[in-house]
Amino acid sequence: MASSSGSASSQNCPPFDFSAKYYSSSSSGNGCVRQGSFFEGKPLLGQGVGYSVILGFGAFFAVFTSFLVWLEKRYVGLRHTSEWFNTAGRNVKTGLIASVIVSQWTSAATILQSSNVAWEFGVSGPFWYAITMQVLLFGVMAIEIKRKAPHAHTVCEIVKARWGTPAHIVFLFFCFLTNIIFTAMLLLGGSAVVNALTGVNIYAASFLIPLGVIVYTLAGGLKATFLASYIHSVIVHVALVIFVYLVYTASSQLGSPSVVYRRLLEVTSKSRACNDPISLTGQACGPVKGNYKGSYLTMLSPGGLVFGIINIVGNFGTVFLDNGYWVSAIAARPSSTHKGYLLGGLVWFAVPFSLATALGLGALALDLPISQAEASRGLVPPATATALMGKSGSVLLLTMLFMAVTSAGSSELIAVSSLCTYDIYRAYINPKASGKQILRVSRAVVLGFGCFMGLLAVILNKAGVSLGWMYLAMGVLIGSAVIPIALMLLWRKANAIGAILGTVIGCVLGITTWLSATSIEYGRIDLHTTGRNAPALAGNLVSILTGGAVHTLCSLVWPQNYEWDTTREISTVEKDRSELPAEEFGEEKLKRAKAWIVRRGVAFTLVIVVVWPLLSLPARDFNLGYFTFWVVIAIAWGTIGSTVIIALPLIESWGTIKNVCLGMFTNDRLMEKLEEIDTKLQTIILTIPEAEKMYMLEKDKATAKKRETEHEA
Ligand SMILES: NC(N)=O
Repeated sequence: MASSSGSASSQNCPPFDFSAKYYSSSSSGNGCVRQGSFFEGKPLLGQGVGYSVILGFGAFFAVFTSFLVWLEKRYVGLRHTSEWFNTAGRNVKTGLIASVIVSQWTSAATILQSSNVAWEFGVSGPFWYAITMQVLLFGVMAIEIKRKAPHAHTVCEIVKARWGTPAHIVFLFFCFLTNIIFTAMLLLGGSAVVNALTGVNIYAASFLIPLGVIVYTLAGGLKATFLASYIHSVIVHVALVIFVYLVYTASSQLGSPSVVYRRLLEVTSKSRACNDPISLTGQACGPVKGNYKGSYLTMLSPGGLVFGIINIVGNFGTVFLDNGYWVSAIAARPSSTHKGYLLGGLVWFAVPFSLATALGLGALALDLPISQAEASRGLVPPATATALMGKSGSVLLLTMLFMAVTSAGSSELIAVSSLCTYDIYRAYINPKASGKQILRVSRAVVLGFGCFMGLLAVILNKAGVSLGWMYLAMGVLIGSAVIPIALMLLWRKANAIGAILGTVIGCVLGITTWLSATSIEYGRIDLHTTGRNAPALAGNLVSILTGGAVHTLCSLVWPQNYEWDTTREISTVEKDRSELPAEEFGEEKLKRAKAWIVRRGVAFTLVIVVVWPLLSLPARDFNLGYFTFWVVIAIAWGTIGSTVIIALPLIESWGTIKNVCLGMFTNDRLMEKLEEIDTKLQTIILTIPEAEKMYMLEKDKATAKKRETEHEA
């Protein structure tokens, strides 16, 4: 944070012409007073706009997505079984999987906290926020599920099949905790922004935001959330491109990298007076403490790096322990899984990096009087959007945020619903549950968890927990389970007792370290002191490293030497009438896919985590040319990523879209007849197993023949 220097009375008032409106002369006439906060509790938009966004968009998406699912069911002929509700037929293609990964990982924090760290540390903040190695590396897990547990529905089912009930209970707890933390962050960020921009009561916002999501998730299950995610993704990326171009090319207040660069030098000038009341404690003012030469324009930022490490640990947790990512991997077509995760990871990088390089640095370049409390609640991007575009900026940011919150939220609902259904209901209450019963429980949980999270968000808001605090704490709480859950699919020696001990001991030691470090450094333990970077860093590292070390040690001493036989035996509920050719599951093909994602995942991780930061260190504090180059990368990544993620799912699904359009213009009675014939055929196939085998055989033959003809042509 900025240091204090100079005296208020010795300075011109206002200190800069471009931010004059945020300063006034003090009543005594001998000093300059900075506005205490950006929003000052005065929302720019009316409550009507807030409620329209929350309820209107919620209702619209509930109806629209349900309609899309109905169209697909009617004109493409998909059956709504429990398997379909929870796995989307295990046949989702690369573009849609990538879009789902992007929207699943684009949370309130991605949009808000990334700009907060840009505001706090400068250019290094968005970079450290965006390093996307977790999703790239999760691509390896995604392929391993196809190889080692092809019929699983959740990650915990695999834990139970491999390590038994005690480990199952421990990991179920940590997976639920992850979903709760992630959903809480969505609602804390969402409700804070809705409240600041529109004045809607923060508790009402916390409770109402999940409503629309509950409705469309209930109606369509996983496929509905995938379709909604795509639409939400499109809106988020269009808004992202608008904001990035606005800050660096179009805005009359900023409008070019050179203006932003000059302003960032001016606001950190050593001669700037930063004492109260010309700048309040915690507001950005003067040289940045810890950064090289106090500059925002450097990667030599210890604060940025500390945040980066916390971010890496925490997000390994929110990806590897979030059943949502496992569910998406399960839903993916085997030949699409690895490509979807790689593409999703690369496109997602643009969301925090490009957006925060624009809105976070924009807030500094405009010298906005954002207070520490506002930043911690995630209000940096709304402040910049409002300062640059007025009401339309507020509406655009609000819409973007709402899309991110609802699409990530619906995937959390499905993640929790499938855990409760398969890992509690089917595992311990009704092992012989029918498809209908599974579907009923899935839907009840979606409703129950949605309401529970609304209530929890109200409680957290009341307790004063902020998005920023939760973001730093998440890795301490869940980090210890990351390495054990990865080893479950990667290492045959990994044993159950090590997984349990590592996860539990790591968590306890992580929390102890975090609280002790807080107490030693600040002399008291409260929400303010535990939300500082240094103690959080210690807690995060102890948690993840202890979990990994204990598990590895125990497994070396008592190796399990497992061959994934019991995980391969996990069964589906209804008979899986897969549309996929058998070759999709071929071991050789999957091994090649694994080698593909390992090579690329590791290479991209090294480039992003090691090569890029090392190459940027010699630049020390960036000159104008280097900063312009940095901004061009942010703009290009944002533009190309957005284009790909919008266009690819449409291109890939063009056949289905055509079928739906044709169906809509086909005689209704004919459709009803076809549906009746389809139902009869399904009944025959389910009753006579040989009929299905023959059908699959003929289908494979036909596919092979078609390929041969295409090849010859
Ligand atoms: N999902 C995240 N880390 O923004």
